[in-house]
Amino acid sequence: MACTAEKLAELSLAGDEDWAAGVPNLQKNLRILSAEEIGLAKMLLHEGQKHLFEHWPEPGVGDEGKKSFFDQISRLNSSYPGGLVSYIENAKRLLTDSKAGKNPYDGFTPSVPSGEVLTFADDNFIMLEEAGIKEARKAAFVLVAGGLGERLGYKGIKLALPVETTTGRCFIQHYIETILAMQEASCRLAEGQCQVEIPLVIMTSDDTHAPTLKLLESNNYFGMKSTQVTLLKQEKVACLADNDARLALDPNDKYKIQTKPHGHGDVHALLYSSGVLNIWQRAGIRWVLFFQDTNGLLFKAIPASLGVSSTKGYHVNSLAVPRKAKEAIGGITKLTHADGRSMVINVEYNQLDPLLRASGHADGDVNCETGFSPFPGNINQLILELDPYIEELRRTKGAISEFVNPKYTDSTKTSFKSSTRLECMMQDYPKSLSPLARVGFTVMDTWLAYAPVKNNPEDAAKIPKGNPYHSATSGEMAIYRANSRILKKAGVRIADPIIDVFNGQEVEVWSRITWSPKWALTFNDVKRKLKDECSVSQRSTLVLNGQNVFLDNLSLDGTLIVNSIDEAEVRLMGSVQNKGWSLEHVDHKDNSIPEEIRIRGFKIQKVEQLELNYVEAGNFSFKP
Ligand SMILES: O=c1ccn([C@@H]2O[C@H](COP(=O)(O)OP(=O)(O)O[C@H]3O[C@H](CO)[C@H](O)[C@H](O)[C@H]3O)[C@@H](O)[C@H]2O)c(=O)[nH]1
Repeated sequence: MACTAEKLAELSLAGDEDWAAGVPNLQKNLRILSAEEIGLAKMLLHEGQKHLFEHWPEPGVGDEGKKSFFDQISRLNSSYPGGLVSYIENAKRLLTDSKAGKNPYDGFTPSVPSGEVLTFADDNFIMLEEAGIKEARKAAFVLVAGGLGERLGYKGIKLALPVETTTGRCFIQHYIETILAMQEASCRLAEGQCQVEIPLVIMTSDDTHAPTLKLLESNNYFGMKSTQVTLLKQEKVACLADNDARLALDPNDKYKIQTKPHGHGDVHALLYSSGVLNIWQRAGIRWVLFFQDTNGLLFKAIPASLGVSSTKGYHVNSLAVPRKAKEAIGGITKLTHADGRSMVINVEYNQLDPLLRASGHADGDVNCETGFSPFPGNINQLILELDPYIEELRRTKGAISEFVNPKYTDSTKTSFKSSTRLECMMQDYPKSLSPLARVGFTVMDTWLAYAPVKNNPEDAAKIPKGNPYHSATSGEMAIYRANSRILKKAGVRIADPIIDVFNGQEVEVWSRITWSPKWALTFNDVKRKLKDECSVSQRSTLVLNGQNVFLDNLSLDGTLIVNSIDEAEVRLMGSVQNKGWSLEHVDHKDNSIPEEIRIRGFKIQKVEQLELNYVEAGNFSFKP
């Protein structure tokens, strides 16, 4: 039952005058409540929530608090598919299962699914990248960015963190500029008229909404039209105090329910209820691409994986990378039920080990002979085909299978250490799909596709060597490594990396090479920009910021920065040598250094560089 305003008013008028008799402190206050509030109160009593009113004083005392209590209840009711009744009923069921130790995958046997495994730069990869760029004009992007990033502990929003500190471009800037470059490249490929604006939705939360909006507004949406960007704010859900799903009151405010985030799975209900999906459908959009807040490599994997979706006709395509056992990313798993049902789904990292142990794999989540878990690691980049997605959401209203993770005080599992809540994950969307849905996945190399920034320096330093740190240090180094490897594959002589330790993490340090998305989106773009033999030394920094910059027999040992407008065609030739930029070690505890720098463990010392700026149209050659 979804408790709409009409339904609540109806409830309030329904006979049975004594409905509040069991809660005298509520009954005394009925005369100050509106019809809608009475409807909500009835619903709460019906759902076993009378404790919420037991401390209420006489009418006239704390009436404002009572009103704000119902305002909050009304918000909690309307922001959950099916309303608070459904929330509480779902919570009771999941808490009972959790107490009984019921395995959500009971009856299912896990096995390794088969999917598309891509090899960077081979003919198939190049073909898929071209197909993906062509499809991009029919894509919409959805960035889930409501998370607080508790594990990273950074004070600001993660979208404002620099992807790398050579240019200092932040995550949201990088994402927007790449989407704009894809929009332009895709339109170029479409013969005839093409005036597409690829839409971007950003899911925020109370924790991230205001700073995200401020970041966008104060930077002119990083070049995107403000009308192209839609912010959808997710609401938190009510906390649960005990196994009977009694809602938890805030210890500091007896008229307030404690709330916590419901998880990134909210994105589906929000997209559905906001109506944007229908707008997109009418505009001819075919693909919805979901992504997370801090993966600076992600867009290197997007063209080819969108190509996979379009050539394979996948309704759901999850991006994956080889996974190290116990790594904090879910495993993509085929689950086959005793009754014959089967699905390919993400099994979250904390559930994979118990599931494997319970189904005859005594060692649980371990690496196989390849040195990796046999289950590909889900990086939570999903590509959904819009038409079947809308059809499914019309059925489910965007509700996603939920879970609860209470921390019990002891083995009797009768009370919790602190209140809990229901949670949901966006990658669980395929769980409710019919077996006929075409659900697939695409595996790419980690160095190309996945380098999130999730862990603070202390925790990252504790991660055993060889396992990914997922820190600001590794996230930035991964950008340089990927760009160096891509150029190397395209024929540039790139020096081998050195090993260094920053904030207790041992990493490979490659030449600091970065390019703007306009310079290259695909491997073919990169190859087109390289003429004749080029080389870059390990201590070098190269920043390419412009659409038509060509490296032609360039040899770099130092720092070279090139900025050029689209109408300028620039050829870089000869040998550039200077003192360049070096990496200076800094400690993450050194408060004299800005937080976004010290969490990396290094800062860039800009000693000497050559900076070239081309601001007029024309053909230019540079040779020192
Ligand atoms: O209520 C929330 C919680 C999170 N997020 C957003 O969701 C994304 C993912 O959040 P986390 O980084 O905290 O996610 P986890 O590391 O817990 O795990 C998720 O990301 C991993 C890959 O990075 C794996 O794919 C894993 O299976 C998946 O659940 C972030 O962009 C975050 O901002 C929200 O929008 N709202």
